[in-house]
Amino acid sequence: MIEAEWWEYDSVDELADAVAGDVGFIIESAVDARNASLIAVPGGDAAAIFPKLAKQKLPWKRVTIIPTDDRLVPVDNDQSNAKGIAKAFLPAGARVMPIVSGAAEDYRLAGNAADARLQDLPWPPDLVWLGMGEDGHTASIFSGPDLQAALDAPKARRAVGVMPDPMPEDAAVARVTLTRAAILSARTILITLTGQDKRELLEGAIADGHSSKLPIGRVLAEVDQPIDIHWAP
Ligand SMILES: O=C1O[C@H](COP(=O)(O)O)[C@@H](O)[C@H](O)[C@H]1O
Repeated sequence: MIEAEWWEYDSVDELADAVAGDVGFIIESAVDARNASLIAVPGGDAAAIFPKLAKQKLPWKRVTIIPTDDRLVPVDNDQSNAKGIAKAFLPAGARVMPIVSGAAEDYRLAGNAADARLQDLPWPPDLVWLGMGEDGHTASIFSGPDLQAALDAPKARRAVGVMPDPMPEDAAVARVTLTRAAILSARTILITLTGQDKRELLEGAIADGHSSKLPIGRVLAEVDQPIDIHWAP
């Protein structure tokens, strides 16, 4: 069973303040220790926290930010996670590195290209910050034909292409995602989520561990470090 500490807040605003503070501390400590910081951040609801983080006085010029996953759309498309990250953090001075370069005919090749890009970065990330969808996906590790590839990729593999099945209605496109190994290699793992339904889903996934039917349960079943879960109703 994983060691997960739940942090509960009365509102999303309070959650955002706390998470922005924690991520800021992770960045500062990494820059103090290694003169640079690499963090991976999610898209979706978590993006609402970015402005609070971006306005902190941090050594942003030493920070590289990658998406935990992205949709195979052009980077100027509103569905692009990299677009939201760039909008929030480029003005602060961070380096934002997209992991996809647009719509792709072959999502698996796009995954290979993302992996190649990520191989150039100093690894591991100081932080992988995860969200969770209502279907239990995390990053873009979805049910479907590529679930095992994302879960069982070898340690050195950082990203793969994924075709969700069923497709999420809000962004029905192929994806590229960090692999389970890449996620679990992070120095720190933090999860943010809101709403009672998601809370119950995640609690069940953690309790089910390796036998979980949900991607997040399968990812977290292999974690061997304590993780923080930040939740608000
Ligand atoms: O598609 C995605 O979904 C998850 C969860 O998003 P949320 O809006 O339900 O919190 C997100 O973590 C991931 O980065 C994104 O691409």
